[in-house]
Amino acid sequence: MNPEFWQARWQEKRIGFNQPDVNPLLIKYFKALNLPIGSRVFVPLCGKSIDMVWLATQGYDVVGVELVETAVQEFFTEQAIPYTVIEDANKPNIKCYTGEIADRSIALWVADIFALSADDMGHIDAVYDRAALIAMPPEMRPKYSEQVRKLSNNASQLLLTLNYDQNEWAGPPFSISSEQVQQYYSSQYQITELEGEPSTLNAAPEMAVREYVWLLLGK
Ligand SMILES: C[S@@+](CC[C@H](N)C(=O)[O-])C[C@H]1O[C@@H](n2cnc3c(N)ncnc32)[C@H](O)[C@@H]1O
Repeated sequence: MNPEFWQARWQEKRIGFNQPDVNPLLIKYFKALNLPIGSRVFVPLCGKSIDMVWLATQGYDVVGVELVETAVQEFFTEQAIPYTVIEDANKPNIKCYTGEIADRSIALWVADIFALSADDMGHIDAVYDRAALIAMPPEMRPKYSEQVRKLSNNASQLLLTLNYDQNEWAGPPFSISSEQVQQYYSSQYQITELEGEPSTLNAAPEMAVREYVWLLLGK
């Protein structure tokens, strides 16, 4: 998926991936990461996910990355969070929107995730990946997973994936097998499947889909 694909999706408001309510699997399983209050959580390909508000109200600082600036602007506007925009003349292709809620900071980079460095991100304690790895086509996933590991210094992850017959639906979101999760992350993480339950895809409601929750603990 190229940047134009996602720009068009946001511009045309074809954002069925955006959930009105906090993801129940985040609420159910985030504690598995065993994070102290005040930890910093990285949300790659964050969109305007309300899950970030939940993370902040639970006591965590949030760092997100999103390609499309209007998505980030909509996040702060819809959540009524005042924000400032930080730009650096030396890095014209990235900028950071920052605000506060419940005394925790939410910093959202407007950037291609591949344009960011670990220095830009600062210290990360954990990663919450919902609809991010599965938004990447197969050929980009090895590079994406490596970049998430680099940006977070192999921080532990809560990862949500979908599994369905890729012949029945082109994606995104793409189907990911447990073997692929192992392929992307087993060198650096101990991987545990926390849940695998029947689910549905808004765009293809009749299709058999399972949603998986993975705990990736840094080795
Ligand atoms: C499927 S959506 C998921 C958004 C969010 N995680 C959620 O749960 O609602 C994927 C998002 O990633 C963004 N995106 C796609 N490629 C990206 C990239 N290379 N760098 C940063 N963001 C990207 C898209 O604009 C889109 O908002």
